Amino acid sequence: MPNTPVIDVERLNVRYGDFHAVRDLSFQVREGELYALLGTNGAGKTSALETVEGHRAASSGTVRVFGRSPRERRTVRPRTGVMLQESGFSPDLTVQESVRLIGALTRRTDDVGRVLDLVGLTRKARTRVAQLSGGEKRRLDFATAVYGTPELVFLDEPTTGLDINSRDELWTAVDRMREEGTTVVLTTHYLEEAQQRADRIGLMHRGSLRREGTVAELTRTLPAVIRFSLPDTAPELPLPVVREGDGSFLVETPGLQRDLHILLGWAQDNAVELRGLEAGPTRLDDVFRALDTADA
Ligand SMILES: Nc1ncnc2c1ncn2[C@@H]1O[C@H](COP(=O)(O)OP(=O)(O)OP(=O)(O)O)[C@@H](O)[C@H]1O
Repeated sequence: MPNTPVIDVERLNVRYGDFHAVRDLSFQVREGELYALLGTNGAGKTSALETVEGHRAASSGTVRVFGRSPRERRTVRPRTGVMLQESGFSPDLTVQESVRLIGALTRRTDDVGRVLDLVGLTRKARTRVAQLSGGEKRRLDFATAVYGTPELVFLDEPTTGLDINSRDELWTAVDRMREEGTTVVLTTHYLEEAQQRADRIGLMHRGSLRREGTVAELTRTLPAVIRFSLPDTAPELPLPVVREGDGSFLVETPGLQRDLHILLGWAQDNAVELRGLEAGPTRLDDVFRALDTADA
C-alpha cells in the first residue's frame, strides 16, 4: 500500500484534567519524508508526539502508525526509533552495554560496533554512562533511535547541547538513513535546521496546527525583506522603508527583484553605499513571529 501514510493523525486531542494541550490536531507523514513538527513553547508538540509514539493515550481522535494503533507496541515498536529529550540510561552501564540493552528493548538487531561508529562513540564503548559529557549522552540518545535502522525515527530536539561538529555528524547520519528510505519526524527549536532539512513543516501554537507546508509554502505567505544601512547624508529613498531600532532600514516587499532593482539603481545614481545589504525571502523565524502575534 504505497499511498498509506506512515503516520496518520486525525483530530487528535490530548487533555490533562481540565487543560486542553492538543486540539483537533490532524497531520500525515509520508514514507521517506522528513516532517518537522515545530511550535512555540508549550504548543503541545511533545504531548502530540508522545501519543504518536505510543507512550500516551489520546483523549480523543485517531492515530495510526504504519496503519496500526501505536499502542500495539509489539507491532509498531520494532519499526520505530525514538530519540527522546532524555533517554534515562542507567549511569552504571557502559556505552556498549547501553546500546545492547536498546537492542533487547526494541527487538531490533544491529551490530553494536556499527551503531557506536555511526554516533561517534566508538572510543567511549567501555565508558560508564555516568562519565559521559552532555554531548556524548545526547549521542547515546541518538543511538537509541538509529539502532537497527528502523523505518521511522522520531528525533526530539536531537541537536540540543551538541557543538557544531557534533551537529553536522548527527545530520550526516540522519541523511544516510534517509537515503535508505527512513521516515523522520523532527522537533527542534533550531529553526534553521528545520528550514534546511524538512520536506514539510507543521507549526503548532497553543495546541493547534496553525500552518503546514514546505518551507517555500510557509515563507511565501509573508513578504520578502531587504535590509541595509545608509550614511546620514543619503538623499531621500525611492521606496517606503521602516527604520529599525539599530538605525538600519527595512523594506518589506512582495516584489523582491523589482524593489531591489529600484534600490540598487538609486544607490548607483546617487553614489550611495548600501552598507550591510541583505535581501532574501522571509525566513522561518519570521513566520514563527507572525504566528505568535497574529494568533495571540
Ligand atoms: N503531564 C502534564 N500535566 C499537565 N499539563 C501538562 C502535562 N504535560 C504537559 N502539560 C502542559 O501541556 C502543554 C503542552 O505541553 P508540551 O510539553 O506538549 O508542549 P511542547 O510544545 O512540547 O513545549 P516545549 O517546546 O516547551 O517543549 C503545556 O502547557 C504544558 O504545561
